[in-house]
Amino acid sequence: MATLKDALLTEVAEVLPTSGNKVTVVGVGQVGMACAFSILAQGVSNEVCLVDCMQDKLTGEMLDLQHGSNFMKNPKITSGTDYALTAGSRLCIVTAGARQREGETRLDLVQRNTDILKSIIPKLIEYSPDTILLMVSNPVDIMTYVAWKLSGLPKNRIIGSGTNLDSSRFRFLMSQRLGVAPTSCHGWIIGEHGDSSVPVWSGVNVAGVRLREINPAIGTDEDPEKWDELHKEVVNSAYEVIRLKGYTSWAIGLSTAALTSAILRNSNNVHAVSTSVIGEHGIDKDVFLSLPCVLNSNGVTHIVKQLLTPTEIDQLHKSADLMHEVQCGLRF
Ligand SMILES: NC(=O)C1=CN([C@@H]2O[C@H](COP(=O)(O)OP(=O)(O)OC[C@H]3O[C@@H](n4cnc5c(N)ncnc54)[C@H](O)[C@@H]3O)[C@@H](O)[C@H]2O)C=CC1
Ligand SMILES: CC(=O)C(=O)O
Repeated sequence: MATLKDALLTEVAEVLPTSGNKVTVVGVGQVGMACAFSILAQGVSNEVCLVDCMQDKLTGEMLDLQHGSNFMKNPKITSGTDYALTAGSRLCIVTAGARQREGETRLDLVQRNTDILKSIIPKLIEYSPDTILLMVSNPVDIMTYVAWKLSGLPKNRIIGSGTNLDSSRFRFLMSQRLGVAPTSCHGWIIGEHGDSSVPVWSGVNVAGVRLREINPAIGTDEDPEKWDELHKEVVNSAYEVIRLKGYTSWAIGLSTAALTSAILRNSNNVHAVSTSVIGEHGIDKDVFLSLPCVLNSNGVTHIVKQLLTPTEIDQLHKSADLMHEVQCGLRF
């Protein structure tokens, strides 16, 4: 017997099973859901697959998002604990794992989250061998290195969310001081997403006017206007938000959506993301750190060769040494 649907619709061709822009988000905690929500609400992708080890939470989050479909672009949202569901993902975003408690640094999470990645990364690659991996779990630079080792993917397809977030925090603080929109405040934080991050004061500018040419002491202890406090505030941002609300989520969700957009839309936008930096700025260690990178559908295709000062290079090397030291102590 013909159904109401048959009576209503004449089939002309079969519906394709995927949009070609499928994004998997592993970990549906505060960060994973902020990423999924930002991606869906901005229409960056309309096909999102959620994976976690907690079935009820997964179903609850999926239903809650699906109930908002009318206000989005008819998304296809799936969820489950079985990685077969992730098959054919163009991008897999990994946010699963432990987060810092008050008083902990990102580096304190390293072995716990390495152990968790061992159960996640090989399965993602099994079902989506052509995927790009975008790591968010902390400490993100080391988790990006671990994911590279566990996945066997070429380095261009392993990306850490890195200091895209720190740079956004910096531009926000700069905008507050200058009364200029954050998108018109050009400042880059590179190196570790964490306590040893490096502010590139030599390049900070508005409309091409380098602030160091107006104030040669900017970013140093000698600066009477104490602009270096902006970077200190960037480093302290996560600690402060975690003290106040227990976790950070919205800004990393938006940052991840911007990176996802650059990848899915093949946009060649430049973002500070964690990438393999051996050979850059004289770094001789096999570590991942953030530098400004050209992002597109092939992942990271170019690294921008910033004209860093000797002080900035020295700070970057300190980040690299720290990452290398932590990596040497890892069991995986
Ligand atoms: N890179 C960055 O800029 C940022 C990174 N983070 C990091 O993101 C991570 C997640 O943070 P939150 O979402 O706040 O934590 P959360 O505790 O709210 O969520 C973590 C989720 O991971 C899931 N999970 C744990 N083990 C799993 C496994 N083996 N397989 C699948 N799912 C698993 C948990 O069930 C939970 O749903 C943390 O490592 C945190 O430090 C947080 C903010 C910014
Ligand atoms: C937690 C963290 O890494 C951040 O919000 O920067």
